[in-house]
Amino acid sequence: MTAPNPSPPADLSVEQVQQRLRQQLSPIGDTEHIDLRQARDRVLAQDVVSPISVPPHDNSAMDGYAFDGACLASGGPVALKVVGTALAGKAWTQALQLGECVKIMTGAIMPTGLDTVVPLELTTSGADTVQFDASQLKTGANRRRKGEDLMAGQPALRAGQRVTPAALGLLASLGLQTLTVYRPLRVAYFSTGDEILSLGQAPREGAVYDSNRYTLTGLLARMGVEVIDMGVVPDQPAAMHAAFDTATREADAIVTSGGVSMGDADHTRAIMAQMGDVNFWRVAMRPGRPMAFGQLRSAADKKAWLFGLPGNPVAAMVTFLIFVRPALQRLMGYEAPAPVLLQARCTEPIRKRPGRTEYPRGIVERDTQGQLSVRTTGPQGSGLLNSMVQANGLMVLNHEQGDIAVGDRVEVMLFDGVI
Ligand SMILES: Nc1nc2c(c(=O)[nH]1)N[C@H]1C(S)=C(S)[C@@H](COP(=O)(O)OP(=O)(O)OC[C@H]3O[C@@H](n4cnc5c(N)ncnc54)[C@H](O)[C@@H]3O)O[C@H]1N2
Ligand code: MOO
Repeated sequence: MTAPNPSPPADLSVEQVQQRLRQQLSPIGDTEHIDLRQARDRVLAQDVVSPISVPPHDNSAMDGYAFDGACLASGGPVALKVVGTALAGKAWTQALQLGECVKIMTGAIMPTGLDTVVPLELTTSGADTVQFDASQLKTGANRRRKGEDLMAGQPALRAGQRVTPAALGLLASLGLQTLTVYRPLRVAYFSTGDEILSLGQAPREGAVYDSNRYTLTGLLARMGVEVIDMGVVPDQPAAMHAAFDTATREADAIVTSGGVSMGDADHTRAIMAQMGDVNFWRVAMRPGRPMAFGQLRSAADKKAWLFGLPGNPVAAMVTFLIFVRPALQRLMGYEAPAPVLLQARCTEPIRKRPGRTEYPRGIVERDTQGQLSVRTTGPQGSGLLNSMVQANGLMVLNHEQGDIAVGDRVEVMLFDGVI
């Protein structure tokens, strides 16, 4: 008697998986009020409305002389009497007569009634006069307006934005010392597999060192999440159960590698399924076909999202980038902009089967004509980490795409500091 081996469920497309993740996940919601100095890379949990106008006054954009732009009407030579100096932080407050001007420094408040600044280098000076040619200027030149950057009461930043260095500067310019952000996301990671060696262990036949621990915790740390690194957990039901229970109690999300395909030693699948509501997906993509996603429940009824990534090192990284990173960003409350894909000319033929999305690792360069070109990093097996190390981006060969010929345009997603 023979019986057919179990057939796996149909493959989902990359877009279907992305859509399911978006539907199921929402921000963790817990917030905290923190000092601006601790806020870099955190995610704003509230809109920020500008309490003041920036700049707070009309001020000079140049070192020079401030005067009433009406003097430019002649269009020819202008001579003005210099009656005083306005410094940044020390305004000139006295009234001026027709034909008078004030020497002014960059950032100094524009004296009342004056609207134009002639830069020092366009002038010649007498004892207490200054001359310049009116044709070189227009009324209002070199004056920065009050509220030009932000008016009091205007929205400055939105909830869901990340506090970048530019945003930190903007918040500081508004005089804000504290802000409300989402608390850091806690993500537990462990590798599974009896053949996985930790660093420091002696090599043995059939065993490989745990590289996924380093690639995945590295990617997680770069996202600004709090990583709970749980190392390697062997393929033994009791150990797996204990590890998942600890991770579920301590973390908002769990990322694992290995044990999600159909192998005999894949206890991970059974334990994942036992401990919660977990789906095993086969995704129409290469690398990275098998993946688990769902929610686990600890003995104490605490819940955590689970992302079970394939063990093959490149598959683990690519599935992280395509699915897990955006999913965690969503949990963090971060409304991340969609990645900007570049178009580049492929300099080599690539075999591509329609019906799945493929992500060859690419080297993107500007050629001698200034055009972007891309080539693969060589052999593309999903165990070849070297293909990731050499690359500066992933080609994105979409679901329907067939073979690529030399010169065809392909889309590329640059790593851009993510990896
Ligand atoms: N009958 C089928 N077999 C396989 C399928 C399938 O659809 N049907 N899918 C293949 C694909 S694609 C992948 S990817 C792998 C994923 O399998 P698992 O997630 O169960 O991973 P393992 O079997 O545990 O390991 C696969 C491979 O990766 C190495 N590995 C695992 N963990 C690490 C680590 N932490 N650091 C470095 N290397 C690691 C492991 O030694 C194996 O070589 O399944 C295919 N099979
Ligand atoms: O996910 Mo697997 O590594 O594509 O071969």
